Amino acid sequence: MLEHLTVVTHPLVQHKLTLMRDKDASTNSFRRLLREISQLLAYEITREMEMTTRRIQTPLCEMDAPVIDGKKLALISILRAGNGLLDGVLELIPAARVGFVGLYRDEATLQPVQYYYKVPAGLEDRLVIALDPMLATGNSSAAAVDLLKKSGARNIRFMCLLAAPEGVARMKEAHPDVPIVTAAVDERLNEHGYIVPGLGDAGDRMFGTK
Ligand SMILES: O=P(O)(O)OC[C@H]1O[C@H](OP(=O)(O)OP(=O)(O)O)[C@H](O)[C@@H]1O
Ligand SMILES: O=c1cc[nH]c(=O)[nH]1
Ligand SMILES: [Mg+2]
Repeated sequence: MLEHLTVVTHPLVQHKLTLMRDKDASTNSFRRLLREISQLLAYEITREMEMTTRRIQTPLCEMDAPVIDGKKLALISILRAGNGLLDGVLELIPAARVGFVGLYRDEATLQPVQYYYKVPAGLEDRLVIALDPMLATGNSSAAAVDLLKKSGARNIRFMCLLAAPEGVARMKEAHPDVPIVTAAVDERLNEHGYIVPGLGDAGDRMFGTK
């Protein structure tokens, strides 16, 4: 069983995260690093994925070999920044189903505003992994998980790159059944709700919008 919070302390993840935090990292390298880290986090978050076997023929003999059924996985990107995690995970598990929750955070109230929602059918029978690089106040992720539960999802995990203690606590209170996998938990939020030391606005850095 995954704990409520898993921090992936592997040196490869930590090194790449440091490169991303640097304010001088280019848009191109920010995006590439996020994609690389997403695959390392995916390794951790899918650790207990269900497996079956398939009868195959090796050059020497027949065997029942373990396989996963990618179709049983639903990857849900919380727009926009979630797409930075989606690409890498989808590359690892190309058969996964994909959904999108469009949310942006109102800068004054720090409350999420929903503008899009489209998820695969049959969420109740899938492992659902919600993706968003930033867990700050936790308002966006808690709202996204609310929506996924309303759509029937029962087995949900949340993958992020960086979390604030406040966001982890908010998720634990709102959704204690949703394990979080992250590369780091930073010190705190600042007065604008940004993670400190953090890496700034993930969406803007990824898409070059600021
Ligand atoms: O935990 P919270 O306090 O809710 O903050 C985290 C949210 O803020 C960012 O999205 P943003 O609103 O900047 O939208 P974007 O992905 O379009 O940039 C981030 O990607 C999360 O969705
Ligand atoms: O630090 C933060 C907080 C919310 N969203 C971001 O992109 N960065
Ligand atoms: Mg943003």
